[in-house]
Amino acid sequence: MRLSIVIPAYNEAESIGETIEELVSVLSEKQMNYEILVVNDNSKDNTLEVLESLKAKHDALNFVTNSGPNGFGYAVRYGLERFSGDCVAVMMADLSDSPHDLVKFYETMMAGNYDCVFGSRFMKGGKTIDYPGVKKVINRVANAIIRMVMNIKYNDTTNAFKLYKRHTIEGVKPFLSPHFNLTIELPLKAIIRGFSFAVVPNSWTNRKYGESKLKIREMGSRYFFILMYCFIEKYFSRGDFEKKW
Ligand SMILES: Nc1nc2c(ncn2[C@@H]2O[C@H](COP(=O)(O)OP(=O)(O)O[C@H]3O[C@H](CO)[C@@H](O)[C@H](O)[C@@H]3O)[C@@H](O)[C@H]2O)c(=O)[nH]1
Repeated sequence: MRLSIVIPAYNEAESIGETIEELVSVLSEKQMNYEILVVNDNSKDNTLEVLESLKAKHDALNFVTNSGPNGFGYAVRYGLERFSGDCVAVMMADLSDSPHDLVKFYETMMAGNYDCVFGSRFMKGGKTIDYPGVKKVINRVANAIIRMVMNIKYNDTTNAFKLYKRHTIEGVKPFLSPHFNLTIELPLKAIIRGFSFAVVPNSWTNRKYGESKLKIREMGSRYFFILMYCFIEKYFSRGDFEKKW
């Protein structure tokens, strides 16, 4: 199965080079069939120049500048509308997600023929490195609320780094979230629409360079909106979790 990796990037000149080099090295060593699609939103730093020099070295790399509205969700959606693989992972440009975990996701998907593979930083074997305290607490609380509202056991919906088969991405459309809330929309819809998934431990490392673009206030209203949408959809599916679309 061909693997696509969609990477949203905004002002990541300091991290994107290392991110791509690490990814290419691990996936090539495993002799995987893959493409990397970086969606850049008119970054104000040298992200574009770094991408151009990386492209000269790596055929598997493609990048686009998202001409539509800007933001994390729009960038990821842009990539999810255009990837060419049989399965697709969403990964960050700031070295927070490990390419070795991606290989583990892929091998788990192959072994069990799952529709999706989700990582968890908070299960046995998972870990976070240098996670800012406040953010970690907010993440744990947000995940606990999501678990309670949706009545699911999976405890790391708020991490975007996950792997989906193409038909799963088709099955969770239309996308509703414009920003970081897309992170929870994809797995929650996949779960309530009956797609199979495996959960494996993964690591997450806080960025070494630059700063996070996710504002805490965003975790409120936008995440609440999509959580309520998913709750209502689940309620009207009468709990049978049958695929409706
Ligand atoms: N194209 C584009 N990319 C963006 C934008 N905003 C952020 N990104 C990219 O999205 C990735 C994550 O952005 P950060 O700003 O670093 O977010 P974070 O706080 O580290 O990550 C949080 O959100 C992630 C996504 O939901 C989570 O995966 C992570 O666990 C954490 O909650 C990075 O690759 C960053 O360049 C944007 O407006 N446009």
